[in-house]
Amino acid sequence: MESTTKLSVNINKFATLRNSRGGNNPDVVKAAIDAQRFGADGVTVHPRPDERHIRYNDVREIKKIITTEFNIEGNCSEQKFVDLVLETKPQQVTLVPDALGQITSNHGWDTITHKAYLQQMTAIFKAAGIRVSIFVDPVIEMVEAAAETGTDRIELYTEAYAINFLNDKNRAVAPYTAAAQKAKELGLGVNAGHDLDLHNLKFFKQQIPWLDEVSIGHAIVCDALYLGFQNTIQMYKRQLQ
Ligand SMILES: CC(=O)[C@@H](O)[C@H](O)COP(=O)(O)O
Ligand SMILES: NCC(=O)COP(=O)(O)O
Repeated sequence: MESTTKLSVNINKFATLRNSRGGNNPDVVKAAIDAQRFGADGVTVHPRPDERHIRYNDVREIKKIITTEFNIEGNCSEQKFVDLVLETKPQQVTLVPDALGQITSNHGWDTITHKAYLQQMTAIFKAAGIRVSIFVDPVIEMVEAAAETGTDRIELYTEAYAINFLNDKNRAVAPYTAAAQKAKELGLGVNAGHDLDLHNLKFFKQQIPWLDEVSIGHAIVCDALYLGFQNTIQMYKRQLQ
C-alpha cells in the first residue's frame, strides 16, 4: 500500500512580497490560514537572522492559528532560532545549514563532520517533543551519519533533481531513490524540498512512494499568481496521489 505524502506549504514568499512595500499586505497569518483551508497538510516557514522574509514574530503569530502541521526550518547555530523553536514548539523543526545572508538554501548538512553537534541539537529539540528533520544532499554517507544523530527524519535537498529533471529524469532521481532507500532501511522518515514544482513533483513521488512530506514554497506562489492559491494547492496535492 502506498503511503500518503503530506504537502507543507512554505509561505516565506508571501512575507517577501509583504516586506517589499512595508505594511501587512499580503498578510502571512492569513496565508497560513488559507493554505490549510485550501487543503495543505502543513505550513512551513524558514526564518533567517536578517528577517528578510518571515520574521520571528510572524512565527509566533502563525503558531496560534496552526491546525495542521507546523514545520520551522533554519540554522540551529543561531541561538535566536533555537529559542524561537523551543518557545513555539512546532510539530517539526528542520535543521538547515544556511550561511548568513545566503539568498536561499544551497546545500545540506555535512552530517559526518558535524555529527556530534547535530546529536546535541537533535536531543534538545526531541526533549521538547519536537520532531527533528535534517536537511541533507542525496548522499548515502550523509544519510548514514544523519541516522546516528538520533534525528527522526531527513529532508532531501532537491535542487539538483529539479535542474537535472529537465534533461534526464531517471538519472536525476537516482541518487534520491538510493538515499531515500537507505533512510528507510535505517528507520528514518523522508521529507524533500527545494524547487519542487508541478512538472517534477509527480515523478519524484512515484519513484519514492514512501516519501513522508514535501515542503514547497517558491513554485506554489509563482503558480498561484496565475492559477489562484486554492487551485494551485489542489493541483499540487493531486501530484502526490
Ligand atoms: C530548506 C529549503 O530548501 C527551503 O526552506 C528554502 O530555503 C526556502 O527558503 P527561501 O524561500 O528563503 O528560498
Ligand atoms: N524545504 C523546502 C521548502 O520549504 C521550500 O523550498 P522552495 O519550494 O521555496 O524551493
